[in-house]
Amino acid sequence: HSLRNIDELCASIVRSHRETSQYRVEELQALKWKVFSREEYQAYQSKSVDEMWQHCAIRLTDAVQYVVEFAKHIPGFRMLSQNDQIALLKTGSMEVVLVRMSRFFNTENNTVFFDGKFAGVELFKSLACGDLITAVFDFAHDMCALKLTEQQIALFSALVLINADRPCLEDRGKVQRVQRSVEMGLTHILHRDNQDSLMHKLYQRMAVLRSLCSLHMEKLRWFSQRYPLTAHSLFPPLYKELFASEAELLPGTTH
Ligand SMILES: O=S(=O)(c1cccc(C(F)(F)F)c1)N1CCc2ccc(OCc3c(Cl)cncc3Cl)cc21
Repeated sequence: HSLRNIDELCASIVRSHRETSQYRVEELQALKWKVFSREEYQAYQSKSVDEMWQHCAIRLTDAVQYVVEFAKHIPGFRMLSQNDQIALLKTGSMEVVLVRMSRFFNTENNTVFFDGKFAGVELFKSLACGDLITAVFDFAHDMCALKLTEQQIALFSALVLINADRPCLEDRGKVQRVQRSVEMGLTHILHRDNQDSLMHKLYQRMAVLRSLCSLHMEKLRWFSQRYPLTAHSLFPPLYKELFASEAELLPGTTH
């Protein structure tokens, strides 16, 4: 890759990130101190488990749609086969959503943007998966500590998505080539920002993301058994396609 190509690659990934980021950081800075009242906390906490799960599943699916748009504009992603594109999104989209969530985190009062205001971890009590939520908040906090720029977040998000180690890829070699070009883009950006040391920290964060997502899948399996009706007929179809493993879908699927 000549430098020019790398610059073009970075520019298109940064542009795509900006155009598909659902909320701009400046917008949310303005909302930073718009927190939920005690009554609103109580309203969320008095929701039933399946109601709150459905509420979050809809918002997660919303956020994932923007990640799908982001992926489509990553140079090389569209050259991959449809199946490989879907395989990468199936395992990577939640991870990118969690990276993006860290942009909407207020480290001063440990709140995250949710439903138009900033919410603390206790607002999600009725999800009945405190360990997952705490881990999600801890991850967002740790990401904020790195003080990444939007450009660094854009390249990191692309690298989280284009991962040749994902399961069930048809053409691993091709994904590897795209992954390597994105890696060079991230290395280039970090070197330009004189922050080469961030690279290994970002690889450590990728390992944390994988554990967060397997915890989410574990909770989803628990939830689907406990509330089969909600999981099979009230969750957005895209959510089921991306997160429910085949086994979950079989019994409840009505053809
Ligand atoms: O709902 S969000 O606006 C949301 C926003 C902030 C914090 C949370 C939560 F919850 F992570 F603190 C939820 N949204 C957009 C980003 C996002 C990521 C995961 C998600 O849901 C996964 C999930 C979990 Cl982590 C636990 N139990 C059921 C589900 Cl489906 C939702 C979501």
